[in-house]
Amino acid sequence: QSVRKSKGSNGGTRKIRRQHSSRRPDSSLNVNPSSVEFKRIDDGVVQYDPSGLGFEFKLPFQDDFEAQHVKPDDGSITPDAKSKAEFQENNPVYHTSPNPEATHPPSSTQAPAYIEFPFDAPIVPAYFSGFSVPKPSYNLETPPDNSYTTIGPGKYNNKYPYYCPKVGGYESQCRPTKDCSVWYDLVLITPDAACKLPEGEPGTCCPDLPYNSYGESIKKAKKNVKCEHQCIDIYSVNAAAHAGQFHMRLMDETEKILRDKNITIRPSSSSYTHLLFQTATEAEHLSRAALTSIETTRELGKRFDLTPEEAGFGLTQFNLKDTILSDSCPADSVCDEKTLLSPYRTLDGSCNNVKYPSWGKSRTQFQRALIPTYADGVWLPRRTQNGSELPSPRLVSISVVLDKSSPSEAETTWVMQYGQFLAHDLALSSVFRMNDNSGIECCTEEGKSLKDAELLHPECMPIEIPDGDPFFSKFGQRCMSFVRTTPAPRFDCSLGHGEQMNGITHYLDHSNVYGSDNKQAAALRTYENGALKVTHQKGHYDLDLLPPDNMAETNCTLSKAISGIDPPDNVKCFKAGDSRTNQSPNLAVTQTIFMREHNRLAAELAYLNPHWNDERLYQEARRILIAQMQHITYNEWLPIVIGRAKMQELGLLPLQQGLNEDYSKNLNPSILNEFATAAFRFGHTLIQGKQDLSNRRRKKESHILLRQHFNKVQKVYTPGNLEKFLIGLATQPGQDFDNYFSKEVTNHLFEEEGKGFGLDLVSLNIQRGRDHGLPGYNEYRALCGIPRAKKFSDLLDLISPAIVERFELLYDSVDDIDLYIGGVSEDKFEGALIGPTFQCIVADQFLRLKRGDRYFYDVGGQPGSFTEEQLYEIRKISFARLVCDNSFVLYTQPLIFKFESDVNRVVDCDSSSIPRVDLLSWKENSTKLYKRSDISVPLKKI
Ligand code: HEM
Ligand SMILES: [Ca+2]
Repeated sequence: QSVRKSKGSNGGTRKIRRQHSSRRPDSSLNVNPSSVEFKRIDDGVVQYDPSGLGFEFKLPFQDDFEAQHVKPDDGSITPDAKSKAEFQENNPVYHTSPNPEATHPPSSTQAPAYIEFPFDAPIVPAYFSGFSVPKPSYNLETPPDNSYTTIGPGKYNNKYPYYCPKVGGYESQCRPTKDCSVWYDLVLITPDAACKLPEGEPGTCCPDLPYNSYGESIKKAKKNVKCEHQCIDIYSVNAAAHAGQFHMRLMDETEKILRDKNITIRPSSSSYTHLLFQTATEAEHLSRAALTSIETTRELGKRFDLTPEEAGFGLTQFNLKDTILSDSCPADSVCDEKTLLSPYRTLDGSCNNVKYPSWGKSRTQFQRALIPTYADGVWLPRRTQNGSELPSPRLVSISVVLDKSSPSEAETTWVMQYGQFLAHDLALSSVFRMNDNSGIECCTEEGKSLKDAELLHPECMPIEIPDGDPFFSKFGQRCMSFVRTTPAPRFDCSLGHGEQMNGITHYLDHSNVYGSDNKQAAALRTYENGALKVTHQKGHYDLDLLPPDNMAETNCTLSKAISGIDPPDNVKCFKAGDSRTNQSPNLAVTQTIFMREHNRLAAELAYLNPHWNDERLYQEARRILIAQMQHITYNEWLPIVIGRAKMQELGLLPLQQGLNEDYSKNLNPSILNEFATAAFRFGHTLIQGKQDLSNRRRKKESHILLRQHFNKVQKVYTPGNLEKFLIGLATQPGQDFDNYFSKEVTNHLFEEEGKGFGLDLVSLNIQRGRDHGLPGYNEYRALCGIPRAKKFSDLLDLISPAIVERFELLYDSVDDIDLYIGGVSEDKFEGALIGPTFQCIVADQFLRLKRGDRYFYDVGGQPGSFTEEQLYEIRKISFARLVCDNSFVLYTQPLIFKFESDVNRVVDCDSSSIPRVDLLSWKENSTKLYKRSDISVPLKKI
């Protein structure tokens, strides 16, 4: 790895080698840790400390920036003398101190570049409180004089020939840094890769995006089992269906007894908070119908002594439509012509696929990459290969997972936070509730198992806490409550094994902002000027917050013991499109940014098109917001998570220009059960237990301890805090992907104040996998083309010896290892954030979300397609721009998922280093700003 060693060594600087577990090869890191310098921060001296560890952080080669620019050391490209002289003249060398004060003229004599709250400077973003028409940001008469806007992609350098070195062996050009996100690992190790954009603002040298290959999605496994029992006819099925219905009545009876005996969850307990995020009332009748079908299948299995396979797969030959349960089949989505030809998605995701209109719709089943392994073939959780109990998930958790900090070398906490936000757009597995909507409790109040089997709700799967648990034993806890996920009717409404229900739209469509059906969406709209509802912060110069959730089942205020003040009256839980919005302050902050951006877009569109009505403004703003988020996801976020090579292999790289023709009407976009229940939960290892609040100087001011802020969003209300959270997310290193998890989520998840303990997220994830019938880790290795392990030592190719040893002690067979724990124990795949098995599942899902979405942002030839001009604008978006435009954050690094560095330096939010999306091409009847020839530059193939 060709990382330049830093030449500069000043007084107090000393090299500190970060601790790495032996199984993490340094070669997988973007920056060689041995050449990263840390300087201790002296008390009282304002220093920049993105590590949050009390060290000034310096990337290698920052000191010799000047030397690099004057004397390129890559002999392969020697610019001619003239252009080199021009280059030097036009390129005043930046001072590359990591202290942003140096980048933005500091000094005690000048006015401070950073304004603390309460500020007095007139910093008013285009969108400001309420729905007032924004300050015009366009000159409608003449095209904007912005060379970046008008020259078109692939021509960044035409006006300003800038010397750029080869990056990764390819010719490169100077571009806004967000256009180099895919190449960032190479850019970071290429000397001279920092450059200046035509406007003189910092940019980054990198190559054009490579052509996408067209990788195929995983071939889904199917099982065709013929049920040999000829005697099963429709009469037998109907008889079993009666038994299925009887089971449901029995369950109602049990629930009555439980309520009489007061075995329900206590408000404010951990289980209660867990449940809050999973309200499922609307879906209740669907899941009851699905459970009746499952119980019917089980009953047939018992009556005819079927093998698990015959019951789970063979009985799929019977369709409920032909039985007394025909009413329980959900009606097919009806898509009229207007809906099918609409440029806007439906709110519940239906009618996206013309042939299968229910694909991706909210409250439909997850699909599976592999057929399930329920113990009875139908619904009972997985057991070991030889039919015995699997080890307790908590035992697995305490044996394999460590509470250690391993800060990321390159990524900020935004990678985690954006990931959670995405997860909440894609999957919501709701758990069973009692028929009066109260929560189900699966343990005694003292944390013991419910001895009396009659008192255990049939959909409980409590997690046994081992005797001598290093943490929970201190509190005498032996039982962690766990309620099963509700099922959905199967796509074809057949009998057969259970399928879990996704409560939200499967598409990447901002259902977390807008809701997953018309009713939820309506409750979030003002029906004026296309805007979403807000909480207007009276008396502050602050931007709007999310609207209050007046139906909240709990309150989101902090106790006086924690905040020092009485819970303020104005602090309410927030309401947005997803029920988990209040889960942590940083999640609520993220949701706020997108809500504000919607309203900002709607206001700008109203300015450009005063004749558009509320509906048009809402839908157009929604369409643009979704497109922006999809672009950010595939351009900035996903390349970090699955790596550039995988992106290219599967055809997931964003296009630099033109329209995408990859839409595949036969590809089911639905979320894979394995993705929701295991692979995409990789993000849980990235969670920071202490989340920073940092000021405008990007200096940490304070932090919150996660356990005190689950479902408490009071801090977000304090003026200025939203910005502090945003800057904290952009400066604090994320945690690395590994088997280290913060104890805030392994011991204190949703902790009730004063109790001292909460739930364990790792245990929940493992148990959820068993609940959903996911096969073991080894099956997924095979699915993903990794050799199936025959014995434990075969796992050493991807998993460290220490963990393999633990697995051997925990599990009888290598085939028993749970997917979640196996996946998080893998070494990272080279160039990716996660290990190869999770990478394979996550990549496959994002392929489906792109190629199986008729409304994907860059797809051409569809009613929802943008014009090339509009698409050209959308491609300018970056997450940094969204943060800048929708908060009072004034400075940021353009690639906000990555640390500030020489090629990603902190700039003013006004800087063209963070390009803006110009909405002029959404103005109806506007004079065309672009010539077609401008935007169809042929791409070089590399
Ligand atoms: C503060 C941070 C986070 C907390 C407290 C948290 C907590 C949780 C909890 C309690 C569940 C449900 C567990 C269960 O009962 O099965 C869950 C599910 C999930 N989480 Fe997280 N999570 C966080 C961050 C993330 C991140 C960063 C990602 C991904 C990058 C992620 C992805 C998921 C997914 C995909 C699910 C399953 C969703 C479903 O199907 O219901 N989470 N999380
Ligand atoms: Ca969605």
